[in-house]
Amino acid sequence: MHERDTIAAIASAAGRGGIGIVRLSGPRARHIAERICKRGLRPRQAHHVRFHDREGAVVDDGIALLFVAPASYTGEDVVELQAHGSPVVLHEMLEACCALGARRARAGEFSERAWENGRLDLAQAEAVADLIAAADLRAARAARRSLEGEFSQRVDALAHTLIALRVQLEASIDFSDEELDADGEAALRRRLDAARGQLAALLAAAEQGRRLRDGLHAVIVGPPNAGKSSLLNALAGSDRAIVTDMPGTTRDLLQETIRVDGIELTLVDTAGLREQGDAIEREGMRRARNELARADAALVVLDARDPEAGRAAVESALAGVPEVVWLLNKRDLLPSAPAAGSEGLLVSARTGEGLEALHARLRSLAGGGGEGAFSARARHVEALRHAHGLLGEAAAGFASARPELAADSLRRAHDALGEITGRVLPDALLGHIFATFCIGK
Ligand SMILES: Nc1nc2c(c(=O)[nH]1)N(C=O)[C@@H](CNc1ccc(C(=O)N[C@@H](CCC(=O)O)C(=O)O)cc1)CN2
Ligand SMILES: Nc1nc2c(ncn2[C@@H]2O[C@H](COP(=O)(O)OP(=O)(O)OP(=O)(O)O)[C@@H](O)[C@H]2O)c(=O)[nH]1
Ligand SMILES: [Mg+2]
Repeated sequence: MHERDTIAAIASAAGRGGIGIVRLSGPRARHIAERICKRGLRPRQAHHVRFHDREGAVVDDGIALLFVAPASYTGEDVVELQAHGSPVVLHEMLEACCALGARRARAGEFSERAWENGRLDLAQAEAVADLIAAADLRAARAARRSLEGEFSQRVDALAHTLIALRVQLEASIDFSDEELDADGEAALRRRLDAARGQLAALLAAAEQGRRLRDGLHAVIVGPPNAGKSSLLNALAGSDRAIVTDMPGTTRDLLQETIRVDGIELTLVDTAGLREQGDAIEREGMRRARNELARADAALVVLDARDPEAGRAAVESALAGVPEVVWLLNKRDLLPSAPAAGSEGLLVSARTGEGLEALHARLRSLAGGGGEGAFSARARHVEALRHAHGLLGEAAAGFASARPELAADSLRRAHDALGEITGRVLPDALLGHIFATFCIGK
């Protein structure tokens, strides 16, 4: 039988540190470590040892820790050699491991092995990387929850529900001479609807988790001269964008990242949308529309004095944008309190009036107060959305008395959920996911 190779890497961060760790995983990990330490290691016992280089000279002293398969992070034999955090020492120890038969680990390979050995599912492994990458405590907590399996468990529970539904449906197909009675049919439909509802809720939660990880991508749009660039400047707190009283000032996209309560918010200022315009402006509008297509939210800026002006040109570009915030800008130019019923937040990019309310709105869009949120990635959201669409198809198939279509949609929805946890997996996905991890993770 083919034996797996043994991998080694410096698991601590690059650079000098108090302590640095060389980690080994695989069938030869123990043997290699015992050669480097020149002594035997007992499982799960911290040994104070001397580490030896390729020539057999002492390079450092430190702690050696052996975990015997399967009770380790990777599920294989794992050894940690904890030395002083000197890059020179750690590199020499890594060389010694390789001279003794280990191979340098690729990025994410320890976690990949943990996944292969069933120690973590894919969403959990991704959460490990997200925890390490977390920019603030909230993102770290969300990643923790996914790492604990909160997200995976909800996905798995839904996947089980779908299997149960499919079994019921298939049974009704196999015994089609004994038509499902009306009660049975109503019960099945209820369960299908309930599953769709659960999936929609999970999708919303995952979307929030995704924003927590990736930040919110908000695009500022509106007719020329409404004050879009002024709003960007006001939110960013700097004169980032050129502002003039000439319509058509902004042509290119201008991006600025701000943080609202620890959440990263990417704001993109765009060219004013209108029917006419020169070639440059038209190109600017094309870019604005492209940007909207991948936005989480649109901030629509209208002139409060004449909100209807240019509204139609903007509205036509908003199709498919998940969240739209309507803003009535230049509130300071309104003679008095505006007529009630005007839709949208009244703000003034000039005086800053109303921006607090806008902040609050952005906070809630970005998943603010999102306690209970878990981290999720775009690929998870896509898989959930796909599964949700398929459940819609299943319901339609069921409604049109075509249970075999419904059963097939259920099977595909189940597979889409399986891609999240890695229980069902297109090959190309794996390498892609783990390649973005740190070395030694
Ligand atoms: N020194 C050290 N710290 C670390 C890690 C590590 O590998 N080494 N981790 C790595 O990323 C994280 C913790 N995750 C870990 C997960 C599982 C096991 C482990 O050995 N599990 C075995 C034994 C459990 C036990 O005896 O309690 C098991 O689950 O069977 C170790 C660390 C963060 N801190
Ligand atoms: N009084 C007042 N003037 C504003 C306000 N916001 C913007 N303006 C003015 O409106 C004019 C247009 O502002 P911009 O921010 O350049 O507008 P824009 O929407 O980016 O315009 P384009 O880039 O041409 O599409 C400038 O003269 C600003 O000073 C506001 O809240 N109050
Ligand atoms: Mg502008």
